[in-house]
Amino acid sequence: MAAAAAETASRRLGAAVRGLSGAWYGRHMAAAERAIRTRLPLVDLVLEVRDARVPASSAFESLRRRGPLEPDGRRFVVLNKADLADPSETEKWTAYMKKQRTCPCIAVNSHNRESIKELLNVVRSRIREIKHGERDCTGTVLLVGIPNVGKSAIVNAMHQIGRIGAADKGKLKHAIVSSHPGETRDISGYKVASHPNIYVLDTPGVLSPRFANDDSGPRLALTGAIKGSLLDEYDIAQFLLAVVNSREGYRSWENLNQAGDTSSSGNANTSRSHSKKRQYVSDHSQDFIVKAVRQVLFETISSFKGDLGKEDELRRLVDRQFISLQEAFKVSTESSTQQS
Ligand SMILES: Nc1nc2c(ncn2[C@@H]2O[C@H](COP(=O)(O)OP(=O)(O)OP(=O)(O)O)[C@@H](O)[C@H]2O)c(=O)[nH]1
Repeated sequence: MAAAAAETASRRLGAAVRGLSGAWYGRHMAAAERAIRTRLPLVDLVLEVRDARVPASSAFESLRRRGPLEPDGRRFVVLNKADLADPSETEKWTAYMKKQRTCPCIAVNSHNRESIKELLNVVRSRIREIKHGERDCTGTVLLVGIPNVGKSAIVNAMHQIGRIGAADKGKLKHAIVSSHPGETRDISGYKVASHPNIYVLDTPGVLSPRFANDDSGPRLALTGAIKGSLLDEYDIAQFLLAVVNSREGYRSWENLNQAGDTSSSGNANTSRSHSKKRQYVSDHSQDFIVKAVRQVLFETISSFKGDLGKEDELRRLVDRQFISLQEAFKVSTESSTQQS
């Protein structure tokens, strides 16, 4: 219950985040949107790729606001980057989509071979259904989504895994995969299967000029769909802290102190964190900055006595965390004074 109240408070704090101007929607996105729209009626299947960490905020709203996205309900939602998302949340999302009967949904990790094989199987069987079991037909799939959700990574993996014979002959193509949004500028086709022949069209990421929710902006900036520099970085950090403070995950950061560090661990409940100790041994993100940030956050949250379900209390904790982080990293407080 407390966590749910805190989540609501963090959402309200997110709603206060300013600076959502639509600056990411340029001429190239408008052109890509038009090009995608003209192809929609021509393809057999549409795979809408979303980021499994933010399935609602990463929905492909751009085309839906101008009419139905999929030809005759032939749409699949692919929740990519499932390796970075909370597995229980991903499970809830896939179950929710199934229950809504809006469209089928599959969670994948494009860096994982088995996961892509599963996606290929789903696509193959759906194309066979659409083509009434014809073996030598050709099926086309349009891969759409907002920027940086992993469309090109998915198409590369499907192309490589589905075309092992071509790989031997050095005939494979490569879509550009980048951690920066907006790298894909053109629509390109990749063969991913034979009997039936299936071609997947990779498309540029398109993001609506307006967000569906107030907190979509910071969520998309934090997951890399829009450049952080397009929003106010202070606002994004504020939103992230509100989310962290609203969840239980911080408790496991107490272990960081037992892994050879000298700072005190605070007074939080330790029962869950002990069981997660092993996880940190293989956590590649644990450079010293991440570790130091986690220590500061653990200490500030676990020593905070206020009610995190209340927006003003949550804000008080966030302000305190900014000061603690500035102290820990010996950052001048001048810039934050100018913000307020
Ligand atoms: N951890 C993880 N990273 C992924 C996954 N899929 C893609 N990525 C990473 O996400 C970033 C974006 O991937 P792209 O394939 O370029 O994304 P895109 O949707 O084609 O991007 P645009 O060109 O902006 O439309 C890259 O750094 C990928 O390595 C995944 O399943 N898991």
